[in-house]
Amino acid sequence: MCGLRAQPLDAQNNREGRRRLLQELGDQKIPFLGPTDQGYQQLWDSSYAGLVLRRSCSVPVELHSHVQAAFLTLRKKGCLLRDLVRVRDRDVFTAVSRALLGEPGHTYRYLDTRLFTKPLGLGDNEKPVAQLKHSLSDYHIEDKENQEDRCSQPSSPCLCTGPVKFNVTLLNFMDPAAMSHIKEEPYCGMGKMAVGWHHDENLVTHSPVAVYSYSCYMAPGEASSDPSISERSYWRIGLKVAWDIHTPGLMLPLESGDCYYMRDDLNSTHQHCVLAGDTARFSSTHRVAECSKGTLTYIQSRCQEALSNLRTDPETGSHSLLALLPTTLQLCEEIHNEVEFEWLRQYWFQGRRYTRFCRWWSRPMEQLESDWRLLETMEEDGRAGDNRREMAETLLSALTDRHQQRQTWRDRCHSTLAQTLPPEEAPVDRPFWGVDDPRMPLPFDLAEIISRVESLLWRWAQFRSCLYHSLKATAYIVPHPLLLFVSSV
Ligand SMILES: O=C(O)CCC(=O)C(=O)O
Ligand SMILES: [Fe+2]
Repeated sequence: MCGLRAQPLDAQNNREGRRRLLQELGDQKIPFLGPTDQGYQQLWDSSYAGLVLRRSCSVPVELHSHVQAAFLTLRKKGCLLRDLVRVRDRDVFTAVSRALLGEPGHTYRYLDTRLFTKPLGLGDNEKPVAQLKHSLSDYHIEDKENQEDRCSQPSSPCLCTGPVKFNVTLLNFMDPAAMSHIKEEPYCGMGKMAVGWHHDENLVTHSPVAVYSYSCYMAPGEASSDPSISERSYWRIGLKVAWDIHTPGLMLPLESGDCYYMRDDLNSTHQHCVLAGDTARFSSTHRVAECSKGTLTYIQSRCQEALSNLRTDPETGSHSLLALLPTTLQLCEEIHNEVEFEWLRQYWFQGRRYTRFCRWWSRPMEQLESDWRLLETMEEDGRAGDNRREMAETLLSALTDRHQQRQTWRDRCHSTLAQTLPPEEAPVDRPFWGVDDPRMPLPFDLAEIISRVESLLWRWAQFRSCLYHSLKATAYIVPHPLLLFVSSV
């Protein structure tokens, strides 16, 4: 099969690339094969080898019932909500409702949205999901013979690598009957899409994703015995090779209780989508999130790093930087922006929904906000020091970035879509403060400060060049202290 070469993951939003592919495709569709088509297994083996199916009958019956009951309870308690995510600079609601469970203090970032975990294994509803995660971690790749025996028990865990350490579980739910509109799958004509074509983001490179699928109102395996049910009434997974319109896509129907894995580099070389069946459906997707910048411990230690440069005057209580180096200032500014935009605003944008079913994050968020407030107060004296021009430049770039990001979050919080949410779920533009707030030395709106720093830098540049020319004109040859000062500005 002659395909265009797979592009790196970050090309997935490459508009130009997409446009060109669509143009090449014209009115045609990319072909795809399902289980009843000839050549299905060969296609799977040759182009989708990282996809592994584990039938529902290989999962213990009690586990099915506990997990399924837990899903229903989580939904009844209102834990599953549609995310207001960002796709190509626009806000959209996900069609599926979601909840993130996982290691305490972990987060998962997708489509510019940071989800915060509800700790797994603490509450009664999370325990079965933890058991499921455990069961899915111990898997091995069935050989050919086993694959033909559809209900073979999985044997011992893969000894070469040991069990997988999934750290987050993203639960999905959708009831097609409750949706007013469901998009059609555009490239292959596979049917209605619950989740559009994508690569899973924010994963450890080549780590597997394990998915458990539960179609409601069908006992595990039940649907298969009814021949009148057409393939399209099943929930299905669509897969295709990324940036390739020649290799046929693959369509995998799932019975309730089935699990599938995306292994090796399947997620990065291929895209997948979820095609809606007739029933409501839950899926529980277990992942190894790349968390080097995504845990509470990480961001807390970043704040400590910045705050260790802060000196508090014991008499006045005012704050200043200990080391007046441009690199120190830059570090503090970066951390300031990181905690504000990657944590506080991400958290509050999702409204008060977290507190409804999980108080775990309330305290840490208060603490992060008070660290952030200290960083706000640090700015006052940040402009003193020897290397003022460099300091001003560093400050200018951090402030400009902060200003733009604050505007974006403001707009997102006040968008028409955001207004449709009930008060408890509606985005909160936090932190926010008025111009006359005595605790906040810097204003929320940084436009004026930015223009002041800009004009300062401009005047320095003018001054320096004037002085240089006038000094040259008066034929100063030996370095003059003033000249030294100016060149350091
Ligand atoms: O529901 C599924 O089977 C997969 C969902 C999915 O692709 C996702 O959540 O990223
Ligand atoms: Fe996915």
